[in-house]
Amino acid sequence: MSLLELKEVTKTYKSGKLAVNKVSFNLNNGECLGLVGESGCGKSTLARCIMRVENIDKGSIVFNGEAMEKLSERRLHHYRKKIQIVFQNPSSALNPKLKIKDSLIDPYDQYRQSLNLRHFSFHSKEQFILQLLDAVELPSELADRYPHELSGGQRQRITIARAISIEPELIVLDEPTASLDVLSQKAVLNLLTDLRKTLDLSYLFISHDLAAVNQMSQRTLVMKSGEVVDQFNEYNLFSNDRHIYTKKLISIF
Ligand SMILES: Nc1ncnc2c1ncn2[C@@H]1O[C@H](COP(=O)(O)OP(=O)(O)OP(=O)(O)O)[C@@H](O)[C@H]1O
Repeated sequence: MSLLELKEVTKTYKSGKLAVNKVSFNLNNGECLGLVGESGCGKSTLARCIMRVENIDKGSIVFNGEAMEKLSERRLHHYRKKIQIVFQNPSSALNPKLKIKDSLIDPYDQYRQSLNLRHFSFHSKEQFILQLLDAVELPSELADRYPHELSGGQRQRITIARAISIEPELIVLDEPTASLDVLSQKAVLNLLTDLRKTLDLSYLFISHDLAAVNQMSQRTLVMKSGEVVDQFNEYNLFSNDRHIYTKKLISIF
């Protein structure tokens, strides 16, 4: 069943730049859908439209059967709880003045009235934080540190822990490993794959790294100049039918 459905989504910035042009796709429950394309092709704009940080000009974004552009403020709050985002740079996503434990509890505090947790349980703040750190394979002593006292890979695990803390249905991963070294990249991708299975998550995995996208995703969309120009799965990436632009991406890796 479709969790997220985009129908001819179009976004033009005030500058006149057409960043996303009639993009349509479905993302199924439990799926990791890849979105790959070169810098500036519109991937992050599309992510921001799905998060409703940007409004779309035309088309429709349907989540769990509801068209999000028509949602009231109250429904929008519910929608934001169901879709979380993890960005490329964990340093800018974490408040440098907050200890890790306070950053981790923040999404829970924001949505606590309407949460119905299935995988985590909240008996005390301390116990909840420990569960989250454990889920992202970090030691408990990090709870009392500040973000600058962690490595880049550890910081990204904290932003992932924040995203999963309120048990969303979908996580938009916007280049989640781009700022990490190769070993940390691999470890974070493995962690994300495990979490998707154990927490019944779905992902939109955005990257310019074709190898990472192909490792993570069941299907991948190829975006160029604001449009989706191709789509492949793990079996037909190297088929002759691929769009000429996909072949170019393959030749780079
Ligand atoms: N706020 C904005 N105002 C005007 N134009 C913008 C804005 N944000 C992005 N753009 C332009 O829209 C296009 C798509 O940008 P976007 O950031 O979505 O691309 P991207 O594929 O995510 O790139 P990258 O991989 O480098 O992050 C680019 O030409 C960019 O310059």
